[in-house]
Amino acid sequence: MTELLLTGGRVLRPDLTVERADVLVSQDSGEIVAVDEPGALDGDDELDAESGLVIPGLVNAHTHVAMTMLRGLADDKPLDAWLREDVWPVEAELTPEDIRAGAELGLVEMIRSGTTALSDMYFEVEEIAEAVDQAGMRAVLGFTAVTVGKDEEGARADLQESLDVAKRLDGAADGRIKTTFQPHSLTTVGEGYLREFVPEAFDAGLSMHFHANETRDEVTPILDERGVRPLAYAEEVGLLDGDAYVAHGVHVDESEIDLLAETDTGVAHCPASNMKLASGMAPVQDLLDAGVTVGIGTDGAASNNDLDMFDEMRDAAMLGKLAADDASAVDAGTVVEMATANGADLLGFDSGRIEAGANADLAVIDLDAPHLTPAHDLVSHLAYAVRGSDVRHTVCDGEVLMRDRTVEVFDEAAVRERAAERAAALVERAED
Ligand SMILES: N[C@@H](CCSC[C@H]1O[C@@H](n2cnc3c(=O)[nH]cnc32)[C@H](O)[C@@H]1O)C(=O)O
Ligand SMILES: [Zn+2]
Repeated sequence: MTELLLTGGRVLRPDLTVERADVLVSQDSGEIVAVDEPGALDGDDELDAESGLVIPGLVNAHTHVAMTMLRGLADDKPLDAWLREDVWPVEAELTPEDIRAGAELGLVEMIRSGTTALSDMYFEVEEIAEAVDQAGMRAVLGFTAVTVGKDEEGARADLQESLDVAKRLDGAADGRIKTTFQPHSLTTVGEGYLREFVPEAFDAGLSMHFHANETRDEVTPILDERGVRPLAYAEEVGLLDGDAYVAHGVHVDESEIDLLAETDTGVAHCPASNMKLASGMAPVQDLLDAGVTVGIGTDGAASNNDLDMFDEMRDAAMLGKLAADDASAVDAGTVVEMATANGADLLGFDSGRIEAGANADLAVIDLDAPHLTPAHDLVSHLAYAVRGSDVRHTVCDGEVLMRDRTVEVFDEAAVRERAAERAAALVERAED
């Protein structure tokens, strides 16, 4: 099988117009070969896009995919208490096998809701990489270093591991996996460690990804201690020197928005997590107006509680309007771009647009549904009305990951069962 034809549907083009067209993709190169009028192209195999809309596969710009294991375990708390009292004690009990099971579960959930690429922060990254390889998806992975509560040796080992993993796994899964150097956040990694290891990561040419300005409690201590805003501090220690994107960026002032724009530092906006943990409202329209590249992420399943990027687009649009006090802010087309082209840009993949030469990362939405009728504006539907369960097929790198809602790359029932069993045992261990 070398060429696959998505036929009979409508196609979302990079300028956000929709036209009736067929899409031909190469399974050898993993790229889109051509987009042409219905019937003009031939393939060796076909995917039926009749009464469907072909869109770029969605890009989840910030998640902790294995945290599906903690879904619904601890809700209704603010970030700091949630991490320290609930999440970290349970995460301390996670085995590599648990992380593999949680990652597979999360990837199946993503495939079923049209996501083809993710940016992940976690540990036991080899397990996550193997799951991504099997899933046939694209990912930016990394080992997240935390130094609070660790002695000097443990702290240094964490940062060294983050460097080593980023070097080791870059280019894995035939280039579908890239990596980032990942200090967890500006308050959970000590200054001395940042000053030592960040330049090393920069010299090694690594991209960087970290949590920043997520809650007010992360801003105040830095301001009090150093007299500068967190992102000014991040710049001082070299975190904005190279190719970097931060998760959240909720509590950023004008000077920090300018700094992000000047240093070409992107933001992975996580609206559901920000609402659920009551972290605050990111000034997304201001960031976009300043020229900052903003993608959308679900964050982990324990603070969302699902990995459905359609939900996330809707949340981003709604919260962006509230934050700007302006119903025209963060409009439908903008969130669709954030979840596709912008996300791909942050992750460094040539995906997120349906055009010859781009990566063949696609999803087909079934439009035959009451909640998608009538079809005045399909971009509006993508932002406000489509659900993950409306995805009929998912394709990444030219390969079919889900056909007619059957996941082809995993035994879905086995993945669910294994994750449920391991999650139950995990909680029992954590309670002992
Ligand atoms: N827990 C490990 C390494 C951290 S992995 C990345 C961490 O980010 C945590 N995390 C998940 N969501 C958020 C968030 O919104 N903000 C900050 N951290 C988060 C997640 O639970 C996980 O512990 C250690 O202490 O050595
Ligand atoms: Zn996070």
